[in-house]
Amino acid sequence: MADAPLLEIDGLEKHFEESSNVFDLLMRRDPSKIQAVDGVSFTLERNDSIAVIGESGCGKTTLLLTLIGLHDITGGDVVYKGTPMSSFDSADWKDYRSNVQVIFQDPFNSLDPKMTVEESLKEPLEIHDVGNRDERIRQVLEDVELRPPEKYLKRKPMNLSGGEKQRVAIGRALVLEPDIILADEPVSMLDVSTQASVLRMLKGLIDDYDASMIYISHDLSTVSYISEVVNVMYLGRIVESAATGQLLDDPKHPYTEALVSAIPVPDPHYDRPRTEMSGAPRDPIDLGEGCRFRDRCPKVIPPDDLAVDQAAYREVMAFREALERDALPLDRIRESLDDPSDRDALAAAIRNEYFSTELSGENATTVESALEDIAGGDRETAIEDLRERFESVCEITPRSIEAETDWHVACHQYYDHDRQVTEDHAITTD
Ligand SMILES: Nc1ncnc2c1ncn2[C@@H]1O[C@H](COP(=O)(O)OP(=O)(O)OP(=O)(O)O)[C@@H](O)[C@H]1O
Repeated sequence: MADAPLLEIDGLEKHFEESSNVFDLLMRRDPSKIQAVDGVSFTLERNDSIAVIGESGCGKTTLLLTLIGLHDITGGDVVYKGTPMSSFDSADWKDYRSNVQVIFQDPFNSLDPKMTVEESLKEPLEIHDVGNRDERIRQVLEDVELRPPEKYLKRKPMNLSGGEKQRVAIGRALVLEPDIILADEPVSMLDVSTQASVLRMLKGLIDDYDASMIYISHDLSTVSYISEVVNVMYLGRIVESAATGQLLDDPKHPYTEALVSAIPVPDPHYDRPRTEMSGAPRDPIDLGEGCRFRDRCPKVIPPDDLAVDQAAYREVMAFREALERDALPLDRIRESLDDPSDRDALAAAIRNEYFSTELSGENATTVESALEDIAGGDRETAIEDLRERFESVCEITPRSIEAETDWHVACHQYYDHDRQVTEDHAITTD
């Protein structure tokens, strides 16, 4: 289709099934779902450079491998120039594979050590039956600033520096003049001194080749070199999406705020306030309803009528989260006790593990009673009582809100708690 976007990622989902263990089989339970990519949507137009940023394990690599067809899609679709991947025939796949190229993180593994630079660059041209190969190879070497090309043609990867290897890998991705480059942490293995120059070169080449790019990285500090738009990903979902400058200047989602505040500031006299995140992301297994950042979020929203300190409330939320997932390490805690049958000691040890702040009044009473229930083996009552007192609006999945054109954030801070639209913001569909 002539006016269809170049690439539409539409509610893309890649769930893995965790292989069943004996317990699952005995209980006839379905295997757990690893929700590596869970409803990701964005559109890439020609000449766009869009970044996907997030911590390790948020699903970036799975997203990339799904986009190149190495993982089957389990939900949603990827639509290339109007044709959904789910209906690609073999000619569509051939066209897609020549037009969507990847630059991987590790230039040491992405080049065949037995091939010369010339052979590495010639291979894609041969596979896709492109003519004028020698001329194309020389031009690409010039473009990736390996000059003069003759100096590099017969070299093997072992005779190239890390930066030179990555330039060859970039050349290999560009040699077919693709529409789209998917770059997975393309400079993270390079010396800091070469990172910026390789990134600037890559950005220039994307423009010269009239291509578009999806740039995947854990490092928000490099994106301003390379992408006009950033998608921030957390546990399989995009939590915020905005123009790069806007997102770095005025992050809205508490997770984005924490990532931005962790970017080193070059001025030793300026101490930027940091938004602290506690803990690490959980495994993306059977994640269920709600904002996935809520157990680490410094701004998790308490019920309207609850008087509680924010740090204490976050601890309660992290504790409830682990309890509801049946992830409290009770066996380990019990084993650490002098008398493993001592319920009071068990309740105290759980409290020590999960709570560093003091709760007071009815909040403290509810938590103490839940700890006693857990120590006595009554997990369900503990879950119910804690939920009744502490349940947060953040346990409802936040939809994406658009406040200004092309700025989306999935966070309840931008809604009324009863899910009404706040004054200035219009709710968009996911
Ligand atoms: N083939 C697979 N089978 C089962 N689980 C998988 C598979 N591949 C990835 N996962 C899980 O999916 C989640 C997302 O992994 P992924 O590698 O996509 O994250 P990432 O953001 O790229 O992390 P990193 O930067 O560390 O590579 C992780 O919990 C991972 O364990």
